[in-house]
Amino acid sequence: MFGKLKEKLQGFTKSLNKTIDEKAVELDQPEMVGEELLLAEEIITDGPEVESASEIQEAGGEPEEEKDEEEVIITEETVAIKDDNGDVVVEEFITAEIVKDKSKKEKVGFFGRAKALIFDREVILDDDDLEGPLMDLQIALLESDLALSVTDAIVASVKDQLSGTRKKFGKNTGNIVEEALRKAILDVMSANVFDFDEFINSKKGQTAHVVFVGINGTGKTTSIAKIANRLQKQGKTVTIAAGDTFRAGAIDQIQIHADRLGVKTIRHQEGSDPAAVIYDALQYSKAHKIDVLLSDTAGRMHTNVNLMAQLEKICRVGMPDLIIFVDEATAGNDAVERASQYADAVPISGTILTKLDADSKGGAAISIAYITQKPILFFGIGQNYDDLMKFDPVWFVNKIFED
Ligand SMILES: Nc1nc2c(ncn2[C@@H]2O[C@H](COP(=O)(O)OP(=O)(O)OP(=O)(O)O)[C@@H](O)[C@H]2O)c(=O)[nH]1
Repeated sequence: MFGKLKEKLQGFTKSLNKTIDEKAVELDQPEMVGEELLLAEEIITDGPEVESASEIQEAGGEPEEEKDEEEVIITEETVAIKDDNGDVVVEEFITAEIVKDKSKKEKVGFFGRAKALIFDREVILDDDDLEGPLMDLQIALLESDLALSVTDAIVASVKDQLSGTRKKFGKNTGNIVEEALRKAILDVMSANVFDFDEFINSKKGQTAHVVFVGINGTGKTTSIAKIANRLQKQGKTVTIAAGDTFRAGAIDQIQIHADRLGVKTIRHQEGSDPAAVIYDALQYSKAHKIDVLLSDTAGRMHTNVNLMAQLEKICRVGMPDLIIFVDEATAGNDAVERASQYADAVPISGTILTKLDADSKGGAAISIAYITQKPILFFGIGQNYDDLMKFDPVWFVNKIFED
């Protein structure tokens, strides 16, 4: 599942890891160690700056006199740099020249401080480091069916999180990059999230009305049957409104599902006003204290102005508690455009993405959640009634990053 997106995101984390590791190697040059130690020497000196004996000699000074005042000790120690698990990542053999100024306090704990410096050696990520990998990330996301505006938002979030990040030498960089990406995607997927079951339960004593909308053939009718099956298993009573009066055979199709599940269907003639069917179904459901009414609607292209106006009327007359947009996970960027136009026409509460069992890149789920600013509620994962999976943003993000 989501193989392509997974592969692309792994490519990005690897590429950024490489950039950071290369930077870390630069910092790990022997000259740098020497400089750091010299710096350490300066830091630990109390009082005026102390030059090493060799430096005084090179400068043509008179080390002999100084030597009475100073004692030069050459020390050697192996410093081990460990990762978070305590495993040794790098061992460095350090030769240090400690200048003891007898007139001053003895400089104790040099190696402790030197070690601290070495242990604290960090790579600080700046915008230049991130520029190339973030461009790769944007392309990877676009290739995984994410809409441009969504990729912009994710890239900006990752940049914001990583820029200025201090990466401790020896720490697994992959985690830093992956965590930033996970957070960026999780933020998108968690927008206005609500629990479908809790919402239905909260309507206790009243009929919860759910209308399903979307273009032709995306799986609205099948999803209604799956939801009916799910609600029944939770002990809820359900009715179905055969609101697709447009397509020949649609009323019978939903009736067949309803009969299989033992659910009452409210139906009118083919070609009749769908708003009237749905209104009648709502009155029936309320009168019979039915827990949930699920209303089918005809599939319509988001570009068809008249049919979209009709959908607005259905939603006005039917007074739904929830309007669920149904589309296919495999549709990619087309689904994003449709979601956007449907959300403009009617107040969508959330989305069911069907056919996730077919080859889907995963990008549509992220894009639709971002574009509509409404959660994905369920995934359709097959043609059977039980092939409906409740959406969980954390599960989704884990799935994208699992090995
Ligand atoms: N593999 C798979 N097929 C699905 C899934 N959901 C629906 N389908 C199939 O998709 C086809 C269309 O599903 P419908 O439920 O008839 O779609 P619809 O949106 O009601 O279609 P219209 O009535 O034309 O608007 C059917 O063959 C379903 O079995 C799914 O999650 N996975």
